[in-house]
Amino acid sequence: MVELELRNVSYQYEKDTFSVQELNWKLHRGEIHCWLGRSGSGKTTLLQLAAGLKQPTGGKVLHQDVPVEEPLSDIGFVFQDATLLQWKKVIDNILLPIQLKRKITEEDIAYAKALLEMLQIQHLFDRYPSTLSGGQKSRVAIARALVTRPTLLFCDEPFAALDLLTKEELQNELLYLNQSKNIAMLFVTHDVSEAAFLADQIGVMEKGAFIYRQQAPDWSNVNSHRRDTPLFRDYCMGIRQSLEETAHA
Ligand SMILES: Nc1ncnc2c1ncn2[C@@H]1O[C@H](COP(=O)(O)OP(=O)(O)OP(=O)(O)O)[C@@H](O)[C@H]1O
Repeated sequence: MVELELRNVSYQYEKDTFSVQELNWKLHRGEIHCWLGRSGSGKTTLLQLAAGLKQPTGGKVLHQDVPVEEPLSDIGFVFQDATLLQWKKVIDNILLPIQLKRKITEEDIAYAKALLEMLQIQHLFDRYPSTLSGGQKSRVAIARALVTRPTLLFCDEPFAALDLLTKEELQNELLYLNQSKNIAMLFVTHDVSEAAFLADQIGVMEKGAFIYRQQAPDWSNVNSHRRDTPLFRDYCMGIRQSLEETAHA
């Protein structure tokens, strides 16, 4: 099933030379797709178009075959800045997207706690954000994005500010969540190895267009230690070369 489709999508900022021209992309249920590109190549603009936060000037975006005409509400978002409410405890931050829509049930609380457990921060449920590390805040932001059980998650450089090991742990956890809950993810990053590790498909952008698309290799035999394999290093090298060939936007 196609979760999200960009069909001949075009976009132009007013009085700006930057534009997206008749771009096509298909994300299937449960897949992770990563978009890379130099700063200013158009990744965030495209993510905003995909989420219905901007309306294309040409073509259309379809979510589960339905044209997107306003911001999608049944999806999750994770940004680089966790944007947690400082005066609310972790558990209340996680439950916020539900609280904004309706009364919270016992089942919601149990699910939020299950997510905390999957992200290995169950012991932090009654702490305040100011007492958390950057990695812990990112975990809370992921749990908050997933608490409404979306089938689609948008991530805009969510781990950019984290140290390498924390980043890799979170990538492992995101992959586990993707596989166990069959959630499709559109993930924007500057990090080649992050994209190579997570993505089923990669797109490299330059000036609002995809100049390189690559399907991931078959990781089924090397899944648990994929980062240590020559296949992974070669794959990263190919992506990096395609990025090096792009011009500064
Ligand atoms: N509100 C706006 N008005 C006019 N131009 C904009 C606006 N927002 C972004 N742009 C321009 O659109 C282009 C693409 O920006 P965008 O933020 O999508 O790139 P990006 O690849 O996400 O960059 P980064 O990696 O730095 O976040 C840039 O040239 C930028 O200057």
